[in-house]
Amino acid sequence: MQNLGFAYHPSSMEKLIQRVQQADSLVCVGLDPIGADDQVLARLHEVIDQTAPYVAAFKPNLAFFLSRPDGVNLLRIVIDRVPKDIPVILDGKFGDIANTAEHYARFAYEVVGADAVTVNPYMGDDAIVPFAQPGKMVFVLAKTSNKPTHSLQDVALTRGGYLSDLAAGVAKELDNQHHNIGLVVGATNPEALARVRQACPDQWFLIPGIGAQGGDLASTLQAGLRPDGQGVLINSSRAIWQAADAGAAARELQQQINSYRPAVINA
Ligand SMILES: O=c1ccn([C@@H]2O[C@H](COP(=O)(O)O)[C@@H](O)[C@H]2O)c(=O)[nH]1
Repeated sequence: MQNLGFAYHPSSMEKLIQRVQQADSLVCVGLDPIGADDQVLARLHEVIDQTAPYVAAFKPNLAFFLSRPDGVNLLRIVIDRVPKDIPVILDGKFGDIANTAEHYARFAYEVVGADAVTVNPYMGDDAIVPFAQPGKMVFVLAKTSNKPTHSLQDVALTRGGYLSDLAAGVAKELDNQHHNIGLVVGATNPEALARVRQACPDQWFLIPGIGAQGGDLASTLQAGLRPDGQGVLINSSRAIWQAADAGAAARELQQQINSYRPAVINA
């Protein structure tokens, strides 16, 4: 390891890359717990334990925890259950002025123990930088999977492209400086995904929107995979949570994704 003269922090990016290779997986299991408060912890443990062998990462969505009594404690317990070699991405879609963002970052990394977060770039790069700490990773919302009637992300720029391309540009610029910035790009618009991939050829994309939201896995991988067959985390939340056998559902998704990887690499 290169001695850079300061404390070295293995980054969450390295943890992610190691995990992707070790598990041969690009699956991100979303933890969006629904159901009765007194049963939800048991189901969360079951989903984590059953799916862990097949996943590259877990993604608890903060809203599903905050909406429960003692939700922060529940989130802490759940993150603690995840094997230590599997990165946890806290999907909080944070994004406030820098000194407030520092508190969100402390919450995500110190209070509940996440490795990575999702951040909304609308307020600018100073809302993102507090999360880009050594050893951590940030996924910046670029082109999200929802299809709103009035989409700011789809506003066309006079210089060409869309506002979502600007968000991707911010994420790329920040990654040049911090080396731990990925992007959130939805699976529901493969054309936009391909465009963002072209603009950001090297970065990791967290991709929600397959399954319940209708995104197509094949075209998502075609558009988003890097030539090395990596660079994407395909998220599935409801489809795994609701499966009778969560482990089998995660394994099937892993196999489906992997079946496309060589084809895309050799294309
Ligand atoms: O663009 C985005 C960003 C985040 N999400 C989140 O991902 C999961 C998707 O859940 P599914 O049940 O697999 O549809 C959920 O937590 C969303 O808040 C997203 O869907 N799109």
